[in-house]
Amino acid sequence: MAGRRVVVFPSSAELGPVLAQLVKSRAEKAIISHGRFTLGLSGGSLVSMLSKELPALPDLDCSKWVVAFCDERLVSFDDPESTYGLYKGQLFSKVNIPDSGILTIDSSLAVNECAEDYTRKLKEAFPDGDFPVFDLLLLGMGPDGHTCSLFPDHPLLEETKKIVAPISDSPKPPPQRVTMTFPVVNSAHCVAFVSTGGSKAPVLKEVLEGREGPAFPAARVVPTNGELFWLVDDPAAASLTIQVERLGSGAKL
Ligand SMILES: O=C(O)[C@H](O)[C@@H](O)[C@H](O)[C@H](O)COP(=O)(O)O
Repeated sequence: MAGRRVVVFPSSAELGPVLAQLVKSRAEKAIISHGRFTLGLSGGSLVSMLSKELPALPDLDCSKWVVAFCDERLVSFDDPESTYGLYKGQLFSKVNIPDSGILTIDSSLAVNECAEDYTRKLKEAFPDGDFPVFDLLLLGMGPDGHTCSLFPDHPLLEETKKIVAPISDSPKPPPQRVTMTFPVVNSAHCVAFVSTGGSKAPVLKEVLEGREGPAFPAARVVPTNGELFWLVDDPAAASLTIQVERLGSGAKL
């Protein structure tokens, strides 16, 4: 790993603009280095944060972006639970990501076929290597320590071969989902978690400061050669005793 940075902001209002700058700077770097920017999105509070902050950036050019979903709920796109549906309504309508650069699941398929179809789309977009190497993955973490749709104590945590896995017993509804696997997550050039609010404080402490026994899924995110950011707010960081960086809204990562 290129090093973990735990960065604490006074609130999500300060965190949001810094996250947007991180996305922009990694996009510019990737486009200079290999002609496109590959980004993996997650649901949760990231949807509204990115939808507010990215379109507000001056001169944001997304014409060379390729966007995929770190996990997705198997519901139709017009269902309020659809992560793609939320981004479509709130973000994709405001920025110039080409339609051909947005890799979505086929929500009409059964969950196993849906995972196979999404795997095929990712392989087409990333023809080299065993696993896609994203320039940036944006992740959230649930209060149980899950990330993507990788839940505590689930057999999927041990998956080593698949790029995308189906899950039909998600403890958090909706039960049917598809998710990127740890080999994909840990192959990325850069992974950034965003975790805010006091409900995250106990689990954040466990994930960042360790505990005996099996690790929380979020603690298994350790990019092999990439950067790892934990962008959190003061309430989420309230129980941490490790050294953290404290930044405000104008900071650049
Ligand atoms: O698929 C889901 O059920 C959610 O997307 C979920 O995984 C979410 O990303 C985390 O619970 C973090 O949520 P917050 O961003 O709201 O903290």
